[in-house]
Amino acid sequence: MLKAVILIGGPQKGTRFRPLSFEVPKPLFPVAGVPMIQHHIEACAQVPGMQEILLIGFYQPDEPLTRFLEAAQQEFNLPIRYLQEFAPLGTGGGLYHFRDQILAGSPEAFFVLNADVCSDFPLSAMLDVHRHQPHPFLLLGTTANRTQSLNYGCIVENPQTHEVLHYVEKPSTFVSDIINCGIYLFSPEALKPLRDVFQRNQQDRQLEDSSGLWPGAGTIRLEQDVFSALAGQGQIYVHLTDGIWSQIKSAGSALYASRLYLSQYQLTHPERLAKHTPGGPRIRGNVYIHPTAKVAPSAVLGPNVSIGEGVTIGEGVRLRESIVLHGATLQEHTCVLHSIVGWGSTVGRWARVEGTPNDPNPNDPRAHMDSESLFKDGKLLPAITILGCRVRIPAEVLILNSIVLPHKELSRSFTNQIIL
Ligand SMILES: Nc1nc2c(ncn2[C@@H]2O[C@H](COP(=O)(O)OP(=O)(O)O[C@H]3O[C@H](CO)[C@@H](O)[C@H](O)[C@@H]3O)[C@@H](O)[C@H]2O)c(=O)[nH]1
Repeated sequence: MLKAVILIGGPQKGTRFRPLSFEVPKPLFPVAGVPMIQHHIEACAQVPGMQEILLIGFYQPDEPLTRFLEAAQQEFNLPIRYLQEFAPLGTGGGLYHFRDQILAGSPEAFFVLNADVCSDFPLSAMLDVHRHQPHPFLLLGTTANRTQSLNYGCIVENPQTHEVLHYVEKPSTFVSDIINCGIYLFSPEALKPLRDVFQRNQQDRQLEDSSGLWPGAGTIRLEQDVFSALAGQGQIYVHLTDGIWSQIKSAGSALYASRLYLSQYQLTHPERLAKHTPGGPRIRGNVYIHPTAKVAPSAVLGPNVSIGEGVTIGEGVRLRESIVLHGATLQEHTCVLHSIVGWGSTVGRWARVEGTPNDPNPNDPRAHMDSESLFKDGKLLPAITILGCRVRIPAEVLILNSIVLPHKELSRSFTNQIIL
């Protein structure tokens, strides 16, 4: 039997995702109509022999998380539990701390997935590799261009055996164009090196405690403490994929991930894609519309649009490359492009809300989304427009390349601004 662990982090994480992470924990932010980690859960639930999915993080178990877990357990008919770390334990500390829960029932192996990645999750292929030649650690890798590889864990492999010979987390100079996707398959033996790191850290902590620099008892960084340390010792292997993969760090990357998942729905969930129906709105390309949303027939939607629960879209609205969240209203003839409209926000008639996409270079097959800082040389970089929750945009204004914080009532047009 198999298990899966999803590392969901906690409230101090996901800062580049503000103001959207003020309302729901980032792992529950809807991407292509469903919470970000539901894509992970769906992929895990499809692997034959999957017995349990554990979410490990340091969020307080609040109502949205509890409700999500209950709904997911019912939908996938699997135990899905949340295990809360007493403090941020890093990417490996939680795995070690909850080792008894992970190993309960003696799984042959367990998947470990970063919550903030979008992927087609080739889990069955990874399992085949593992069963063919079991090793403690199997990492999913993909390629990146030289510049962008520096933002990820970089892997040097033996091209014949796919053994990881060298691993450097976010190097400062080029190491390899193979990057770590944050998707792993571990055998139960993988917990032994984690124990060694834990014990070594405890000893070092006793020696160095007086410095006050110690990051915290139980913290283990999977990447530096384990992968870098064990590379070249026949324990870590990489499985390369050329399927879809992207990180979800910023709001802009959530929009990009939404596009990737919507295109994947053609194969995996065609029922989630809106179809043109007589008397219904005009649909262009891939569009998700929650069944409770009210969309006027003269609206034109798509491509790459996702419309949440209880949203109202008025007559003549044009909506493209955008996410409209739960309970928002787009009044008649609004135009919303490359934007995220927050929960319960209202965009007045004939207003235009527009952002600038920052998509990967389409001419470079190894390019990924850049999720860098919002600013360069003290200036706000053009990016998608984000309206926080319950924002009110008046009629006939333009909001361009701006971030509007929650509960703001605007009275005029804004361009290239963060509106606090
Ligand atoms: N439970 C728990 N989860 C955590 C913690 N810290 C981070 N996480 C979770 O672990 C994942 C990785 O988070 P980061 O520490 O922010 O790392 P990163 O910059 O995303 O880089 C990692 O992912 C890249 C792929 O997306 C990799 O390329 C890179 O090597 C590394 O593994 C995220 O899903 C995050 O929520 C923690 O203390 N506890």
